[in-house]
Amino acid sequence: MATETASLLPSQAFPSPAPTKITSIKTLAESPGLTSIPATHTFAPQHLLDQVISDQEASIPVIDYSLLISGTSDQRSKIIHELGRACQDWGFFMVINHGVPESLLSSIIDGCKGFFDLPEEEKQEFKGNHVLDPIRSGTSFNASVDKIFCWRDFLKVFVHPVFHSPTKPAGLSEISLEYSKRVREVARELLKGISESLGLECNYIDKALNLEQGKQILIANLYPPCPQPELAMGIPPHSDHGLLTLLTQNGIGGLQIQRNEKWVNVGTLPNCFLVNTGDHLEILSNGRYKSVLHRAMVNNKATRISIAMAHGPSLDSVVSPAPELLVSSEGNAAAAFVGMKYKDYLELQQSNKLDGKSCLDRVRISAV
Ligand SMILES: O=C(O)CCC(=O)C(=O)O
Ligand SMILES: [Fe+2]
Repeated sequence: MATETASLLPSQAFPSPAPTKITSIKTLAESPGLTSIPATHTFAPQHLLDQVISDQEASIPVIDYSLLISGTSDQRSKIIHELGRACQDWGFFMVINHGVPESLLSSIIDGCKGFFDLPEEEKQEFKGNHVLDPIRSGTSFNASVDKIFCWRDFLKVFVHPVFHSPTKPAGLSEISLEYSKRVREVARELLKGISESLGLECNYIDKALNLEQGKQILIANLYPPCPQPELAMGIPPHSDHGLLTLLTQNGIGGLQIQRNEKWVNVGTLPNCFLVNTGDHLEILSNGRYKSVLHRAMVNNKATRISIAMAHGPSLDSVVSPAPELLVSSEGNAAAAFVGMKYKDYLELQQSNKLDGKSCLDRVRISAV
């Protein structure tokens, strides 16, 4: 009767005989009578390990995009200064008055929900085989290497410079095309302001990293209700590979960012973008603007959907610290990163399990 004690473990309470065959967390979460999560999805209890504070206490920076685009020159300078401070002190900010219609934000969330609601066999058509395939869907982050699976299903689509989209559900492709275009414009304008905040010419990043051909990836995340949210993880701590990620969500919170060794709960202001700086901004700025660690937590009540739009250099850009930032009045600073082609970086990051900033550490030149 060797299984007698084991039958008390959460893994044994799992109703399906083969947890490794899970193709979607949605199906698992919807299995009747699910009261505990399988061992395959069990992380250490985060609520005991980490200190979490709420955004009210933390006062996350808010950037008024309309002032960047059509403010007076004084207002624009002030916003650029605020952008710089937000990148330097937080690596994270909320963007309001961005001009993307609220109806488009809800349409893209509904469209992606429609994708997750497709029958499993239909989603499988868009599974993809390689991490650089333009359309991929699945569960966890990278189920072939993850040791513990995330409480998450995803759809990842390359939407620029060549636009791709799953052919189902009807209407998703049109909405995604429009959404991608509008969000890309906002990201490029923010990157102009960020260039200036670094003391560089406004188009510096746009030109140096060939953003006309920049890689833009739509990442839709589905986090269904979880019976033991304190033991599960939507996405474990990581930084994003690109320059800037613009996130929108369906009104259900779950994103946390790391600041001063604590986790800050990010709330859910309607009609705003949550923006975080990525590894390639850290590389380009030679460490002045660090990519921010973040993670997604889950809850036991409501399904959360988030749409992250990642904006990176063109795939063939070799990114290294801007030479202009290595010269200062105090003399020359050493480059903190070796150059790497963005395509190689992306492949490396997506092929491994998510592990904090371990990918960035591979191009970091450690001080001797
Ligand atoms: O769902 C979220 O809030 C975060 C998603 C995320 O970090 C990502 O897709 O890279
Ligand atoms: Fe992320």
